[in-house]
Amino acid sequence: MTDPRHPDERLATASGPQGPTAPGPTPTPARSASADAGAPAASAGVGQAPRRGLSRRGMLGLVGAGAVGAGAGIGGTLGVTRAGAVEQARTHPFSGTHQAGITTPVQDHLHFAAFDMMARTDRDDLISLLQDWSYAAARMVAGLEVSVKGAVGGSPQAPPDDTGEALGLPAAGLTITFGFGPTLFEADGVDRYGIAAQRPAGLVRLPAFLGEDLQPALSDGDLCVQACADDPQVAVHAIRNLSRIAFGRARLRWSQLGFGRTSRTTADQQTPRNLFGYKDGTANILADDTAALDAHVWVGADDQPWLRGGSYLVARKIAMIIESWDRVRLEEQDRIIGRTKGEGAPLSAPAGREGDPPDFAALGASGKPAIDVASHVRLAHPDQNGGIQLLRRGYNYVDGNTALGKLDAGLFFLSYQRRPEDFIAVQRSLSTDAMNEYLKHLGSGLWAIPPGAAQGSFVGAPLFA
Ligand SMILES: C=CC1=C(C)c2cc3[nH]c(cc4nc(cc5[nH]c(cc1n2)c(C)c5CCC(=O)O)C(CCC(=O)O)=C4C)c(C)c3C=C
Ligand SMILES: [Fe+2]
Repeated sequence: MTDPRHPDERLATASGPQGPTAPGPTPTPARSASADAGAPAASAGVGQAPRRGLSRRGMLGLVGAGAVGAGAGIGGTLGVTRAGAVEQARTHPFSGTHQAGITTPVQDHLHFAAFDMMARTDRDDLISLLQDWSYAAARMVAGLEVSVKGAVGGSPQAPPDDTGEALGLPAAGLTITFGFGPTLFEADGVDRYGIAAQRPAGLVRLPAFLGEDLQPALSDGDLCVQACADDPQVAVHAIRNLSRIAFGRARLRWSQLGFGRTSRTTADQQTPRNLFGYKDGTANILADDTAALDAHVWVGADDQPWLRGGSYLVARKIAMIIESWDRVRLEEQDRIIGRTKGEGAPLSAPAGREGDPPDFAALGASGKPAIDVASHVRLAHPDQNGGIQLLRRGYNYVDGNTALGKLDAGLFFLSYQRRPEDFIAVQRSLSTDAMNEYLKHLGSGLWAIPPGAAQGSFVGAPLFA
């Protein structure tokens, strides 16, 4: 059954050590009057009809928190910090037409997590989880704790609602993006949440690709959460607290930390470099290219109505054999990528600039194509793939080292596209990529990314309408 209590009350019990049946803490005043002083009154939602599945009190709490982000806006400079002081901090609102974290200027750090729903959970459990996650996410992206009582404002006799490691830190551009995997809609032929009929036709496990060595422990998941921030502690705090809130309803399946974004979504962001040392994100779709976003990223009228304005997210954990790569001659590295290492210029004009368009017909001194037929850039380019473009948002990762004394490193590839088939087509085109000798795909997942939550509602609500 849907829990009618305010998310703050549900949080306090669901995340406690005794689980959902534990008694709630004694009501206490808000964590800090000054910390929440920046939140507009809940009257921001007056006039909006409560949506099915979201309690009136829950809606009011969500509106209050969500409106904080909306007030500051993208690129806003006024962030309300957990310490209660007003500081310079970038905030991105949780609610909106699209979820934040897709076209948002790519932040420096990632904590990505996949969750599985727990056995014996039902539709109401899923709805209440999405409500509680939305409530907490709307607060966290605004630089607030997960609940009003937070880390230190609750009963001393109960575990704190918020884990506390982000106290005093600004929002750091935090975005939290939620997704629904194929198994959420139907697993082993069981429609546990009554949503099987709403599963988009393309939302199925990705097919097998050449040269992958996928590990179930690094793949798939009923739900995914992408937390990106300019402070790693803020991103980790978000996943940790959402995981805690999910107690009794969903369990962490796998997670991945990422650093050093390998992409850009705005022209004024410098193109970063991946662990092969090359500029990555040069030819990415940018946030102001609305025509390309509509054509390639946002789900349109040809898909499930509840997903319109959303997208599909592909995650691939790709190990990079960097010790072997580091022994390759520079000229050969350039040939494999199809661009120069220094400037990032296409090899059709190696003395040119990063932004120069690649000319795949140009011939080199030897009479062969200047951009090799097996180069990554040629095989991934829209010209080779029927015009397909992906919005890439990946991160570097280093997970320590292997038993052989090599860095366990690679690229946590993330791409958003309006059709899963688009990723599949590009990945198939990369089957002859010269770079494959230095890569191993270890993890994989596909999730439908619902549109942004409406003010006063929760992420994915139209799926349950
Ligand atoms: C299936 C999609 C892709 C995977 C997987 C992928 C892995 C991967 N890429 C690099 C490094 C670079 N990729 C670059 C460009 C590029 N890559 C893809 C797709 C996938 N990459 C696309 C669609 C493009 C753009 C092609 C174009 O339009 O020109 C580049 C060049 C710079 C840039 O444009 O970003 C680099 C470098 C690695 C290291 C990697 C796996 C570990
Ligand atoms: Fe690439």
